[in-house]
Amino acid sequence: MAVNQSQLGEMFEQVLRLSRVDASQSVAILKSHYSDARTVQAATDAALRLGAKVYCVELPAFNHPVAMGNDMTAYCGDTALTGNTAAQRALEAADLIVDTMMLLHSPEQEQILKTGTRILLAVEPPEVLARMLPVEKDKARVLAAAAVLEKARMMTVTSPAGSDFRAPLGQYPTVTEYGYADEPGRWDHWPSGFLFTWPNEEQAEGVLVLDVGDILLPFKSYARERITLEIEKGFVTQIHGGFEAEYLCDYMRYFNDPEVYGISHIGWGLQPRAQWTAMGLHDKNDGMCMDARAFYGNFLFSTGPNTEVGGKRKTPCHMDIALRRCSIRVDDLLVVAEGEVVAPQGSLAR
Ligand SMILES: O=c1ccc(O)c[nH]1
Ligand SMILES: [Fe+2]
Repeated sequence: MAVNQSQLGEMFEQVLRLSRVDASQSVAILKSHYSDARTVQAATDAALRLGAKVYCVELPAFNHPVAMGNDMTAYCGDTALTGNTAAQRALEAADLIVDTMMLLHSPEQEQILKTGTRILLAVEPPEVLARMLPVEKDKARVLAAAAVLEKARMMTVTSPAGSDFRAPLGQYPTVTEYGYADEPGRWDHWPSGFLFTWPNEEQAEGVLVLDVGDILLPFKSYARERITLEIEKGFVTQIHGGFEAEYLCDYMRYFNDPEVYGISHIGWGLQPRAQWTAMGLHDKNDGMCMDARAFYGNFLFSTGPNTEVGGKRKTPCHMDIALRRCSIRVDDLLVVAEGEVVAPQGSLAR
């Protein structure tokens, strides 16, 4: 199906209004040649209709010779903005940046946010944006769960497939994503609806078993066989399985950087409109597959960078891996029971 330009404009108006855009605000539309032109136009028109002062910052695309594939999460850290201080200053001048080219996991994004500028990432296909148009109930659910996670000192994850993972917490903040950037210095991503934090450095440990149907990004693949990851002192030390384990090993080894094995953000999905099946209906080049990161009741874990929360691991290889049917405990509270969200009450969508 295809969203028409008028519908996309109305949706952007709703999301920018939720992001506190009004006549007092300046809005920068950040783009590159690969940005979705419909998205750029809709964001621009909507910001103008809300009375904001709008400008565009277009950056020549950046390609690192190591990067493979078109998914913007496949190579993190250096971006088209890296080293371009003039463009960064132009962006820091805005109250809100609509990012249609992807600054996520870059130090520059953190520097911009520290000035109080808000950033809303929007790089998914308009049809995916439409299916997960943010509503205030999404924010309420995610914040209810965040109130539990930000106090927690331990996350444990188990599954019928054999996962048994423990991550001491407290060193890093909780990050929420509910689809709009409504607070000074906030980054958010439309579409989303999940939350996460990072394990204390070098303390995560145990086993994570990717079962059939679990999702590996940026491969955009559903695992067809089990892959077992052994984690010691915050790093993946062993990867066992068949072809898919070998593929994952070979891909991570390709970056020739021991930091790619570090555990990155860990959390769970709270978006009932995100679907586990959606990835199978899209091409690999259709955005970054936020359905996989946000589907209700997933355990989302990742490897690689932790610069988003001031960590020193700026490695370019970032795997986002979404597991079904896990049980997630935050301290003694069971928040997800074999893939079903059970607590806190305010986070339930059904
Ligand atoms: O929204 C996102 C997207 C990618 C990622 O790694 C984290 N959050
Ligand atoms: Fe990630």
